[in-house]
Amino acid sequence: MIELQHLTKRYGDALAVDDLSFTVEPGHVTGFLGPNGAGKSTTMRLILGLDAPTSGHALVNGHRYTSLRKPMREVGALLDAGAVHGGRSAYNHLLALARTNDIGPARVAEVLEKVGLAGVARKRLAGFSLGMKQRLGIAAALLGDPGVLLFDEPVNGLDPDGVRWVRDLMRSLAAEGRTILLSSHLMSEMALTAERIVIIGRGRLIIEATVADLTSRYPSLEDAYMALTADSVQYGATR
Ligand SMILES: Nc1ncnc2c1ncn2[C@@H]1O[C@H](COP(=O)(O)OP(=O)(O)OP(=O)(O)O)[C@@H](O)[C@H]1O
Repeated sequence: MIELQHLTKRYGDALAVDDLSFTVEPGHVTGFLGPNGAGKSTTMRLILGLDAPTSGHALVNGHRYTSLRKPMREVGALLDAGAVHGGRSAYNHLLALARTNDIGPARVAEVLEKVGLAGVARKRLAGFSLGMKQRLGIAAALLGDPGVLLFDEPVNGLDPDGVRWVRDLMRSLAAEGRTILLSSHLMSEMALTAERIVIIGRGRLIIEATVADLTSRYPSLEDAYMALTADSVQYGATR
């Protein structure tokens, strides 16, 4: 479970996350939505201890990330698929991560198989496409077999086959009783993947609801999103 309690992050004069409180329950995929700059990635970084909150807390299974003894066994995350060393192979990249958490090489081989990269495990990451890097990032998140998983836009760069694969994977991970927080800007895909939705805008909570609730009140999840975030879009395009 993930619990946010009055989570706030200020960068200078800018409030990236503003008094945000919500809970992400196990057993569901929870979609995390909001316009560009709403604070989704910052919230995920705060949950993962990659940045410190200005005030408030983010708890994973009742503990702050920084107090987890074996963090990769409790929470896994894909934040930025491009943040890898191009000279390393996929296998060595995962093996280095595994070693820091007492995870053996057999698990590395297992997750490479699970994400469909076993055949290119020894190839240098510099030659990987964005979609292959997304798969590698998902493999890294799964390494410690954690009960809590965060994915920031995991379908970016994936082909239709990959998009469907991510959808099925997210749903099966949730069905195993894991807590899944998934951000994406693709509303139609989110409607097929998530059961619950959290929408934020300008760092603040707009709504926490089930997809079923939103689609019973609006023609589609996209219509619900558009209506609910109309006042929160910071970088609107001219039509
Ligand atoms: N390290 C930082 N220093 C200063 N400002 C930051 C920093 N990180 C994020 N911000 C600001 O915080 C706000 C929230 O950004 P964030 O990346 O969390 O939004 P997001 O919802 O993930 O956006 P997107 O959908 O575009 O990825 C933005 O205004 C951003 O410019």
